[in-house]
Amino acid sequence: MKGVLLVNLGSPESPTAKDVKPYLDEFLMDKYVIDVPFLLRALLVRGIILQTRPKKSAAAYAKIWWDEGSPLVVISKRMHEKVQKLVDVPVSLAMRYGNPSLLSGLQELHDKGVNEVLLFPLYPQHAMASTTTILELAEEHRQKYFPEMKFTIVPAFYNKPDYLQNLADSIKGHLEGYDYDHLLFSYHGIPERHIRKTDITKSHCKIDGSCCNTPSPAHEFCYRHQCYETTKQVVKLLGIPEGKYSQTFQSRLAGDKWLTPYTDVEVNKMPEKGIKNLAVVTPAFVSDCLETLEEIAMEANHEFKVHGGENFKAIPCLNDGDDWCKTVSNWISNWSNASSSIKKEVNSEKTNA
Ligand SMILES: C=CC1=C(C)c2cc3[nH]c(cc4nc(cc5[nH]c(cc1n2)c(C)c5CCC(=O)O)C(CCC(=O)O)=C4C)c(C)c3C=C
Ligand SMILES: [Fe+2]
Ligand SMILES: [Fe+2]
Repeated sequence: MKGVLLVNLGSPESPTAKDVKPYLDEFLMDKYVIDVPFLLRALLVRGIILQTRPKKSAAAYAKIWWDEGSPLVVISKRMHEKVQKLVDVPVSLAMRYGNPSLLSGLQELHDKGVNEVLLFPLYPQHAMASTTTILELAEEHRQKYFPEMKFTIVPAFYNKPDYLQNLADSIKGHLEGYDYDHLLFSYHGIPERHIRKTDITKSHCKIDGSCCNTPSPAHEFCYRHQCYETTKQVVKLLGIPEGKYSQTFQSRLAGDKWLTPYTDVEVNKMPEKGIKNLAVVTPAFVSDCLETLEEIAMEANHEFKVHGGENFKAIPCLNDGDDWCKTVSNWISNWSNASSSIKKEVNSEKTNA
């Protein structure tokens, strides 16, 4: 029997330092997130970052927290419920860090008799810190607890026409009546090293002005290429002219060189370039979260105005929007029906024989 596991990033249990600390420990001790040898990672994370960050992060979470819980988890649950109503296979929801855990999601499907799972990381662009870590942990659990399970993986969907159309339609809807000077596409950043590590050609990604526009098999896993491609296709659908939009990367941690240009640096420079009315969209996330609600809608908004900007609009993520839930359901149904129609043919051949 077939079933689906939708997987998002996850959040702490509450916006307190006590709950943020174990969440950040699980997150940042992941070798796909901070990809340095274990001892160095432990020293960095437990010896330095976790000494001060939980308090700071908890305060940021407190600003965006909802009565029902973390926006990311609440929105993912709403989306899950809507998708479940639109498809006829069981769908479970899991978080890579925190709860509901990946193990509980797989267990739930297993208890319903599912042995063929469509693993669906809820990330439009591929990154080892987001997608690979989900697939690796799911595989670990499969080998240990569910050896009879078979996985099919939903790859990064940054170039799927229906996803791009949903994103373009959503941006268009939110920009109605807002006379913006500039639309900024702000993606979650990653260290440049991650791009080199995921380059399957080991030579293509130079992280320069041209590699991401030069066709290469590396692009199947190149986060930077996939971000540029998302932006390119969406502005094409919206008919936004060159110069009226740009792309940046947000949420960097100190230390490494992360993908540039940086969102905060660019946003602060915009007013002096004549951009007074700014719109920001965050297509690395399908659900609003700390990075969109606090870092963009609150912090970047505030800094933009401090630097002379007048109006700032943070465009919400696709969240549990009807069109997006339909798109996800269609992908699921295509997968489950394609296989069942093959089964039907096999069965009818048997009947005929
Ligand atoms: C080395 C650090 C990090 C990498 C690499 C990274 C990649 C990455 N993250 C997301 C999605 C989300 N990240 C979120 C929060 C967040 N991210 C990091 C660090 C890295 N992320 C930290 C320390 C935090 C916690 C918050 C903080 O203390 O600032 C979130 C929000 C979670 C929420 O509960 O709302 C998301 C979503 C992606 C997609 C990605 C790689 C592309
Ligand atoms: Fe992150
Ligand atoms: Fe590239």
